Amino acid sequence: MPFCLINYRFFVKLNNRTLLCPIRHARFSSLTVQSRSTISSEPSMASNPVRVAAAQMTSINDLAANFATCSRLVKEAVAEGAKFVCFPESFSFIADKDGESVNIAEPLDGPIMQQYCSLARESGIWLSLGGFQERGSDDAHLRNTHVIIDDSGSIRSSYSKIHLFDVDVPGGRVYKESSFTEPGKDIVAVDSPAGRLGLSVCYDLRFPELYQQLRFQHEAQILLVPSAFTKITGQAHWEILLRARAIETQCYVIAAAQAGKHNDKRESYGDTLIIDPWGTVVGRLPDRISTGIAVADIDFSLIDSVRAKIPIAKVTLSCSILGYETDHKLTST
Ligand SMILES: O=C(O)CNC(=O)[C@H](CS)NC(=O)CCC(=O)C(=O)O
Repeated sequence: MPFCLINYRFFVKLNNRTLLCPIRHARFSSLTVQSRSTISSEPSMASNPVRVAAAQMTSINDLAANFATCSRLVKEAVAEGAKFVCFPESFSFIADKDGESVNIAEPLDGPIMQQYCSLARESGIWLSLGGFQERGSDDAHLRNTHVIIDDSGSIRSSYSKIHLFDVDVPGGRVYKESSFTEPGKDIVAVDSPAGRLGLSVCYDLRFPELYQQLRFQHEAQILLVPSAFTKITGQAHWEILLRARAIETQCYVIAAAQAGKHNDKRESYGDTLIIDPWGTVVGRLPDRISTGIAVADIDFSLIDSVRAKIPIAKVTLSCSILGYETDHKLTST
């Protein structure tokens, strides 16, 4: 007798969410579960469009050179009228040799991140810094941390990559990110002038449950996916996965990408994308342009209209009433 097993792992009852939610908000709870009303200066409910930029770059194992590139791209974004600029995973450093990343890892209040805080303050712009090598709990480990800095240079929020890239890429290298990286434990969303941001990093993109939580429990309007995708997997999956996340969550998706050859062993797939909640690509920097920015306007009325016209949030609620938070077996004879 054939049967189909459907596992709705992350659908939780909305009136009972914290009990059933598998990943809690412990570490950054004061930042992540803050309600909008407690941040008085946030214009995230504003109806006027807000311009955002996403940067593409080829980071190398030189902190100063990468900072110079980021500074230049921030200037370009400011000149375009952007209020928020997003950088890819490993913006500040991409190692040449094993162990280099752990050696340069620093705490979030260390000198590297301070430089980027000053850049945000001096430029008067919010920054998403995806995939910073944050010092871990011992000398052998780091955290792959996505940091949000506001236009006064203060760190507003941070999220450490939950899903680590332990993958044998078909026709490519074997990666074992968990050998030097501690996984994050918390799902993080935070308000910004560009709307409510849901944070993630790179390989997280392949785990749609995270984005379902960001949308339906954390009320994200924009999903950030800073990345350093491999050339092989990026060509096959990058745009499709990103557009799927935008459509199924009805959020904007901003995906800043590393591009090009970082060293003899490592090449990333570029194609930085900004995608609207309908799934349309509204900003793109193709793979062949290794360094630059893509720009788009966040239209809050489009988020509202897509959500009103295709009311999937209501369906999620009725699924939860129907008990889809547990495994279901559909049997046929
Ligand atoms: O190690 C660093 O310096 C920065 N980290 C990365 O580049 C990470 C882990 S190795 N890469 C990915 O997650 C690629 C995911 C990907 O390509 C896919 O999901 O297909």
